[in-house]
Amino acid sequence: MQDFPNLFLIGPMGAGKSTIGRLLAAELSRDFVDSDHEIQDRCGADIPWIFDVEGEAGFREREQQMVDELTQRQGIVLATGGGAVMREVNRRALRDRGTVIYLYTTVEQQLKRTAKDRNRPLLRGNDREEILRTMFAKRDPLYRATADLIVRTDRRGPRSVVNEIVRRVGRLVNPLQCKA
Ligand SMILES: Nc1ncnc2c1ncn2[C@@H]1O[C@H](COP(=O)(O)OP(=O)(O)OP(=O)(O)O)[C@@H](O)[C@H]1O
Ligand SMILES: O=C(O)C1=C[C@@H](O)[C@@H](O)[C@H](O)C1
Ligand SMILES: [Mg+2]
Repeated sequence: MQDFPNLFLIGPMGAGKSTIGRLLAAELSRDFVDSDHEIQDRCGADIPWIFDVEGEAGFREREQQMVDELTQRQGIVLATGGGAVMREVNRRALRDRGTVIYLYTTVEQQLKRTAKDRNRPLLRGNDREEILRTMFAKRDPLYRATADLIVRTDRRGPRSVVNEIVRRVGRLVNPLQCKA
């Protein structure tokens, strides 16, 4: 797995970017970085608090700086925030600096996977399903346009997703699967 490029995970809230990113990095003996966690660590504040103090606009500025910085590292697995693809500059940085993997899931799965977690300020409204559907309609085309690979994460566990990613990225890097 020496030739693996940077792997950048994109996709909506609850797709499994953080969960799968950590497992994938361990599998490939790579460093794992999570943009949301990095922003929280540097601010000493959780994401809802950052949204409360600086608004979504403030968070997006921090996210843009973080994407620019982290995508310049080498040999990492990066979990991005669900909204990172909304800025063209982020999409370009991701595309230019690594292999981008869209972790696709359904709104039904997102609803289940985000039900108990209060760390997602954009899901504070009453109708979480409507919010997620509206986001999906806007963002799914952007995830698709940015990604080199699309991998489904609904109806299967994280380990199976990781195995598929390793196999498919291996083929991208070395299409004939020849030994070095
Ligand atoms: N393939 C999967 N099958 C079942 N549950 C999963 C799967 N992937 C992730 N989960 C669960 O879904 C929840 C959300 O996953 P995770 O935090 O990794 O999503 P995320 O894409 O990083 O979301 P966000 O954009 O909000 O950071 C977690 O509780 C995780 O254990
Ligand atoms: O989908 C989004 O816009 C977000 C997803 C999370 O990863 C965080 O980046 C934040 O809660 C915003
Ligand atoms: Mg995450």
